[in-house]
Amino acid sequence: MTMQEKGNISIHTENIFPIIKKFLYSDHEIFLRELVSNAVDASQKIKRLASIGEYAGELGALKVTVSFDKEAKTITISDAGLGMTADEIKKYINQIAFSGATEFVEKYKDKGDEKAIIGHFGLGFYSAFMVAERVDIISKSYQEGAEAVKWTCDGSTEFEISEATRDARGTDIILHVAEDSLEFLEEFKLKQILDKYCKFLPIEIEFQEKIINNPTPIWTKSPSELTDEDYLKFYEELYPFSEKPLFWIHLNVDYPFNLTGILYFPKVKNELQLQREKIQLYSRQVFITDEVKDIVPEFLMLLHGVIDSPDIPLNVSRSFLQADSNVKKINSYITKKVADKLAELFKADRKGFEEKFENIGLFVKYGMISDEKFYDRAKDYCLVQNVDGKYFTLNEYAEFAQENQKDKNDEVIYLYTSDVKGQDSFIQSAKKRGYDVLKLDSVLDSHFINQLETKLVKTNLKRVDADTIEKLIDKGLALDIVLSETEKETVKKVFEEVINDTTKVVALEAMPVDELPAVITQNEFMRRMSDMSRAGGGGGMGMFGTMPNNYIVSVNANHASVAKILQTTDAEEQKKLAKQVYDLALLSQNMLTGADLTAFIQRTALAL
Ligand SMILES: Nc1ncnc2c1ncn2[C@@H]1O[C@H](COP(=O)(O)OP(=O)(O)OP(=O)(O)O)[C@@H](O)[C@H]1O
Repeated sequence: MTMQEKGNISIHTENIFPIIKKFLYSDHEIFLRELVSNAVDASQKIKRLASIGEYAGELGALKVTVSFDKEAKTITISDAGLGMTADEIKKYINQIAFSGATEFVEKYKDKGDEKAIIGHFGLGFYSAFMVAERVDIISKSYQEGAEAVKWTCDGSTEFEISEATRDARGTDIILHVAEDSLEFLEEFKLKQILDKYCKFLPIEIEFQEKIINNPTPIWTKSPSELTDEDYLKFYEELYPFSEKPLFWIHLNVDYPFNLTGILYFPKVKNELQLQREKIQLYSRQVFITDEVKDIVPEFLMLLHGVIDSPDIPLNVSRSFLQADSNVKKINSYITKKVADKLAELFKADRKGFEEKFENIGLFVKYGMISDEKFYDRAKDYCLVQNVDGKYFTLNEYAEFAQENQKDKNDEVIYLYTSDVKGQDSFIQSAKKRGYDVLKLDSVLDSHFINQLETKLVKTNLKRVDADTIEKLIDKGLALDIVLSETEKETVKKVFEEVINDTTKVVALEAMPVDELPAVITQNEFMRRMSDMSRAGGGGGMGMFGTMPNNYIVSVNANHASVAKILQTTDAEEQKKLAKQVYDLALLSQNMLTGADLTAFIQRTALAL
């Protein structure tokens, strides 16, 4: 029988090829993913048919081969899958593949957000025409007595079917690469695309005589079959040359949605490295994207690893994805899994958990700030550390602070430092009174502090340098000032003259005699406001945009230096003393700079 048939592909649009080509312009490379996945599907189908006894022949090596011929300008994808008969080609390629493409164009041609769809949409077989001016299919079905058949089409609505020769069962897709897509005829380019999309396809993929994929990545296996070694090795495979992860979670759900994967907690030392390595999203082992926003809760985007789910709609735009109920469920499943894993680690090994907290803290705090549900789960194991390196859970700390950091209004005051070295003199003052100081010095901590204050009852957080220690935790036991009102005025004036700066307000305070002669503080509330306005956040804080940092210079009225100022009537002598007191206060906080610092050093050297 000789077979030669010409026909018309029944689609409405005269020639959808140029439309689609233009549409998907920025993402042509997915043609290879689509065609290789089809080849993998065909291979798995023949395997299934054999396993259920529908196919009695030899299965043979079921690998898929990708090859190219620079001279002939062809790329060929060959499989030993179930193949197609002429009728099947007409049905599956002409009708299904092309109707899928038409539907795609109809659906998206008027929408502006093509970038959002691209890369998520499996255009299937038709995507071949993004890079090829002509496509041939040579196929031989597994069915007994099937003849090999050749289909050819130049992307117009016309196709041609004829007889062909192919000994073995399976399909070759031959792309005659278009002039504007010759870049795809380079080895490194093809290898790069295969590495990106096909690295974990379930059937071996051969390119340049090498198998380029791992058909059984560990996320497809059961956790009980796997050792720590396996997880670490897989991490290395995903992110070569990266530091070892801290721990991982193996995800595995099949109801109400299907999802497998492994999420790794990396060591996060600085924020810069954060977004370099990303979670990769797969659908049945085909790489889809590493833009997992919407699917993974934002605070978990810092994790690494893979998620594989056929239930994530990949062929839709972003706004649809956000509304999709499966995506929402997946989102909260992942959040819960992560929270549970952390709880388990905390329970099983508190010490180990503390050691890891420097790295995990970022996730935990970020999660608690951004997700109420996560806050509720994590509040039991979220740790805070004091300046001596001791860790407390939030409950432990509340209990501890309740004991002796209550002020006269029954408010519990947590003291914290954002800079252990820079605020040392304040930390020492606090410790001298037997108070504890927390170390909250990461970028997230200012938000975390706000969050804690909204959650904790009758509790305030104050930075150690926000006031003199007597006022930070005001026990209502104010020391008396030994000075008269006129004496106070005199001292205040001297200091004001010496300081001569409208952003610094002088106040005389009664402090213990062994405290510094003066301290410079910045009101907690005002500082937070100006921090927020500087960070640009805080919605509506714009009015503080130009707000300068205001400081209070608290002069210790009970200090010997104040008495000295009052003892002399020599104005120059008074100023000299006040200047020294003020410079010391600046120096204790790293605020003494420039000419003032030089003058201070020279003065002090001369006195030696
Ligand atoms: N290499 C192949 N071997 C056997 N059949 C194939 C092969 N490639 C494509 N087909 C058949 O053609 C059909 C249409 O392919 P196409 O890639 O357009 O869509 P799909 O694979 O069904 O869906 P998707 O859009 O997700 O890729 C397939 O369902 C399959 O039956």
